[in-house]
Amino acid sequence: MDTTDMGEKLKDVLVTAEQLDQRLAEMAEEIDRDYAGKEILLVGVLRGAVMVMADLSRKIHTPLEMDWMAVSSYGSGTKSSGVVRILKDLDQDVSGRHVLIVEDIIDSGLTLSWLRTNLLSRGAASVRIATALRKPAAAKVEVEVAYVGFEIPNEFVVGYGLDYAEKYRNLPFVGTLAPHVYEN
Ligand SMILES: O=P(O)(O)OC[C@H]1O[C@H](OP(=O)(O)OP(=O)(O)O)[C@H](O)[C@@H]1O
Ligand SMILES: Nc1nc2[nH]cnc2c(=O)[nH]1
Ligand SMILES: [Mg+2]
Repeated sequence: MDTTDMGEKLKDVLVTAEQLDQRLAEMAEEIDRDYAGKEILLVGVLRGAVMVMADLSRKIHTPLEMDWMAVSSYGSGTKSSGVVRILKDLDQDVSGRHVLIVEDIIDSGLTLSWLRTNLLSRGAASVRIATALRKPAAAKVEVEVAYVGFEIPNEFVVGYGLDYAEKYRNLPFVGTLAPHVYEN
């Protein structure tokens, strides 16, 4: 799919599929170096992280297992409510595990700050974060993020797992929506 499939709904392409692929390969190399001799429990945050999880995990050579959590702090709007709800919990016990949380985006940081504390309180040996995208301008909470794909401006983005009202998650690139799509 390319931008023309989105017609006038898309404003700009911020990160291309090729850039994502290349940067995730670099992140995987760093992860392999940092976790040498350990086993990783990758925790994907549904639903946005599905694409990053699938692509990043295939580039990591360190032994790993995958689990998933679903949390929600946004509903169907474009602003974080600040209230994080667990919609689906992990299937695995994280105690003593080296957890690497995989995210598509860190915006306010509220979701990850909450999740990190939550997993540490369950006895994880370590909890680190890998995210494809980060919006630094929007940081309301200080969260330490070990692996960041791309720093992006403070605009609402879609694609590569990120939705607007559940659409556009399947775009292979990250783009911004035209304002008329969500300002009504
Ligand atoms: O840093 P924050 O401001 O907390 O925002 C980041 C979170 O928001 C989005 O998920 P969302 O809750 O929209 O659910 P989804 O992954 O199912 O789309 C995104 O996938 C991150 O998980
Ligand atoms: N789709 C989407 N979800 C988000 N959640 C937090 N920030 C964003 C964003 O820019 N786009
Ligand atoms: Mg999400």
